[in-house]
Amino acid sequence: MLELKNISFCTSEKNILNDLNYTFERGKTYSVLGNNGVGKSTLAKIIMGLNGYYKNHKGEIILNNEDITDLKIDERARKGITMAWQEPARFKGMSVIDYLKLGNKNQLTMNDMIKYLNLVGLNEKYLNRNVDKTLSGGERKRIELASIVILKPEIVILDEPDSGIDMMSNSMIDSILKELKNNNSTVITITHREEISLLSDKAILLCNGMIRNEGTPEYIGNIYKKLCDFCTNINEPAEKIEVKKVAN
Ligand SMILES: Nc1ncnc2c1ncn2[C@@H]1O[C@H](COP(=O)(O)OP(=O)(O)OP(=O)(O)O)[C@@H](O)[C@H]1O
Repeated sequence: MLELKNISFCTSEKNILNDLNYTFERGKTYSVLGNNGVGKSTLAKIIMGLNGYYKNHKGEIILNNEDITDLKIDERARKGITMAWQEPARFKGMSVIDYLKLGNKNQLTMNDMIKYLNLVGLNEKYLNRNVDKTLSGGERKRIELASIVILKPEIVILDEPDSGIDMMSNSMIDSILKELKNNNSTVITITHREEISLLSDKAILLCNGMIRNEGTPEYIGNIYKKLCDFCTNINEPAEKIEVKKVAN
């Protein structure tokens, strides 16, 4: 269980997150939905404990009743918090096999690796490729998603899992989420696409650094369509936005 308590983050210019409170339950899938610039990635960086974020926010982060607010990114990683970045990293000289084995050195068979590559829409020919610039961004992203499934993380944040991936269908993302859920991972998917948010158990709508609404993905998707598609208040100070206009 991951609890966010009174999380705020501001730069010298503006408040990016405003007093966020939320509890993510173990083994459930969540979507964080919101327009560009509402604070989705900032929230992810704070949960991950990135430099420049983990000491500079207000509020507490509690993982399974343990306060991890002061832990750095590597210490949080050891506790099972991980993330698939919008822009996946390159690892010069590292083969896909070695990269996938980083998550599970001892028990991972070749057949397993092929199964997880297939899950993300790649075939076994990729095993001997290197995770470097010779792979396209979309291919690296798929391989990163496969590695995360293999890792069986406690908490995983998927930042725009479909961005830059032409052929990744919603059903493929759904299969990845189901595989993570089967492993009892808590999944937080950041997206601004309603179709993607519909694949989660629960959804949160962020607006100007605040949780605007939470509920079923269908309910949140509806509000998102009504309010956010035509929003002209993006990046306005919070107090200028009337946030409670739409009823159930
Ligand atoms: N270090 C920073 N310094 C100044 N402003 C920042 C910083 N980090 C983020 N911002 C601003 O805070 C706001 C929220 O940024 P964030 O990246 O969290 O948004 P987002 O919801 O993930 O957007 P997108 O959907 O475009 O990725 C944006 O207006 C951004 O320009």
